[in-house]
Amino acid sequence: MNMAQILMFADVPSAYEELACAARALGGEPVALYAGPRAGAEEITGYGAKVLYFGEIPAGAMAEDVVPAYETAIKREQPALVLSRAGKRDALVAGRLAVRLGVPVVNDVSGVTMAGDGAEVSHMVYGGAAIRTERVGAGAILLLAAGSFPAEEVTAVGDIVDEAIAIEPGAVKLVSTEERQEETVDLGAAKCVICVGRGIGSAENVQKALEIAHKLGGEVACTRPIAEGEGWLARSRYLGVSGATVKPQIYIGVGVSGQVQHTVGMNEAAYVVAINKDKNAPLMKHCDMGIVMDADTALDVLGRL
Ligand SMILES: Cc1cc2nc3c(=O)[nH]c(=O)nc-3n(C[C@H](O)[C@H](O)[C@H](O)COP(=O)(O)OP(=O)(O)OC[C@H]3O[C@@H](n4cnc5c(N)ncnc54)[C@H](O)[C@@H]3O)c2cc1C
Repeated sequence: MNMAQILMFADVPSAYEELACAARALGGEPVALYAGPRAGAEEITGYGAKVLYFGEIPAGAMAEDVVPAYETAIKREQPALVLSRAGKRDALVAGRLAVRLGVPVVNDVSGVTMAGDGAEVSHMVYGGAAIRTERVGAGAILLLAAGSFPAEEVTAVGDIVDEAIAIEPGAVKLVSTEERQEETVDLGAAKCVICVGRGIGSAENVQKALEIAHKLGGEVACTRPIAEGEGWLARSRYLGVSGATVKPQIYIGVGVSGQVQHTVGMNEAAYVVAINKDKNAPLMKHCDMGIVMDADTALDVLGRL
C-alpha cells in the first residue's frame, strides 16, 4: 500500500484546490481522479496535484458514471484516504464507491488527523447540535465540509497521467440540463434581518415582511419550511444548518419556533427579538427580547416603524 497517496475526486475542477490543501496538511501526496474537459485536468495540476485523467464524460452520462473507473483506480493505488466534498453530487459518487470498495464513508467532515493506518475524523451530528469524533481505517472516503482546511499558496505543478479506462454512460441517461432561475440575495450583508417562520401564516404576510424589511434597509430571511415546504421564499433565504448563516445587528423572528437546526444560522446576531404567539417557543429562550404576539399584529406594528 502506498500510504503517502491521498486520492481526491470532485465534480468540478475548482473543488480540488481545497482537497489538495487537505491532503498535504495530512502529510499525503494529493492525487486527483478526474473526468471532464482536459482544461479542467490542467487547472487541477495548478493546485499541486498529480491528475489521473479519465478523459471527457460522454454526452448523456451522469455524474455517478465515473464510479467504475474511479473504483478501478482506487483499488490499484491503495491510498491512505480518499477525499471529496460534502455536496449532493460528490456524495452520490462517494456512496457508490464505498459500497463497491467495502470502505466507510463519513459526511460533513470538519476535522481529520491521521491515526494508526487510518484517521480520526470529526463531523457535526444531530443537525449541528454536537460534534462527533470517529476512527476510520485506511482507504475510508471522507466528504469534507467547505472551509475545513485553510487554503495555502502552491508553487509546484502536478502531472497529468492519461488513464486507459473510459467513462461509460450508465443505466440513467441525461436528457437535458437547464439553468434554474432563482433569486439570489446577500443576506450576509444585511444589518437588519426579519426572519419569517411558519407562524407567519400566508404568502401575503411574507410579502408584507419583505416591504417592511426593505423600508428598514434590511432583508427577509426564513426557516426551511417556508422555502422548501411552502415555497413562499427562495431557498437562498433560509437560515440554518443546511441554509445560510447571518450576523446582523438585529434579527427579528416572526412565527419562528427556534429549533437548533435554524438557530445555528442566526446565533451570531447582535440582538435577537422573538415574536411568537407561544411564550414557550424555544426561540423565546434564545433571544434578548421576547414578545408574545400574533404575527398579523406584529406585522402591523413593524409596518408603523
Ligand atoms: C436534518 C435537518 C436539517 C434542518 N435544517 C434546517 C435549516 O437549515 N433551517 C431551518 O430553518 N430548519 C431546518 N430544519 C427544520 C427545523 O428542525 C424546524 O423544523 C424548522 O426550523 C421549523 O420552522 P418554523 O419555526 O418555521 O416552523 P414551526 O416549528 O412549525 O414553528 C412555527 C412557530 O410559529 C408559531 N406560530 C404559529 N402561529 C403563529 C401566529 N399566528 N403568530 C405568531 N406565531 C405563530 C408557533 O408557536 C411556532 O413556534 C432541519 C431539520 C432537519 C431534520
